[in-house]
Amino acid sequence: MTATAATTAVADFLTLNGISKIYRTNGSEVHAVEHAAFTIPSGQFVSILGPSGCGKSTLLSMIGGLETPTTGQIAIGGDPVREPRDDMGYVFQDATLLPWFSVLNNVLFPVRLRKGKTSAYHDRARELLEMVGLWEFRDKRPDQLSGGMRQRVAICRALITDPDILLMDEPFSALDAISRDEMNVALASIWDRFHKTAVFVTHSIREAVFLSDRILVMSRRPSAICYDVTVPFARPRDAHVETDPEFVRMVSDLRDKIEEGYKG
Ligand SMILES: Nc1ncnc2c1ncn2[C@@H]1O[C@H](COP(=O)(O)OP(=O)(O)OP(=O)(O)O)[C@@H](O)[C@H]1O
Repeated sequence: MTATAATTAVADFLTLNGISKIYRTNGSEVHAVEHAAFTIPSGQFVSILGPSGCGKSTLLSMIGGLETPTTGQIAIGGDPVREPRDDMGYVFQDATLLPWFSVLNNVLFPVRLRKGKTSAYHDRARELLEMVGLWEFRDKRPDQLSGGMRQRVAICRALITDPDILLMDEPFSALDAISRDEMNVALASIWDRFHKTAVFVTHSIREAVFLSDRILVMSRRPSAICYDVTVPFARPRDAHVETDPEFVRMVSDLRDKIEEGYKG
């Protein structure tokens, strides 16, 4: 069974109640999300899967306070989410590093933004960069790194201020298959070390099963959560888990659920 359910976990750390989102542009409406409701305990790694355009990024943006729900409430630790919060870390598809800053200064950038003392975070930056194998690249600029290395820097940057929750929107989708597998292993070991509450949007079923404690599947628009499943594999996980017949069965089952969700 999963080793993630820490005994101190708060059962309803992140709560979504009756969430819907309608985009109104030029007189037309897009019902991006309809009636999403779920809770995530602290320390759980949750992936969101679903057909293209079903509203996964919209849901993540609302959790992150970047979009406002049309109806419903989102709360973290009981506090309503109304805007981006300091206790959240974000990783997007594009690493969006500052090109004129070194790797180390990119990782420390959120501290600067909050007018903190970067020297106080130096040891943490070192620990994070060592975990992802980039400490020796700390003085390089982003254009001297591969795409996978840039995403590793982005993950370190998201974790530098020790946020309670990590939001990731298809962070590895632009990487080649080998880099993506490496990133999955790197993220799994980071998660094993820090046990952050994580919400991860991906198109890759295999990636979701490998990384997650739990997977939510969204149906096509107007979308709701149509399937909510626990991932039963022990941690720490390595690539061998993917050959487990239960893993293969779960990937196949989720593919069926997404196809059903597609048909509506
Ligand atoms: N800012 C916006 N204004 C208007 N419509 C939007 C906006 N953002 C997203 N949409 C629409 O909302 C729907 C859901 O988009 P969203 O990006 O959340 O889906 P997704 O599941 O993340 O897609 P994909 O899997 O292709 O990345 C789509 O029809 C999209 O065109």
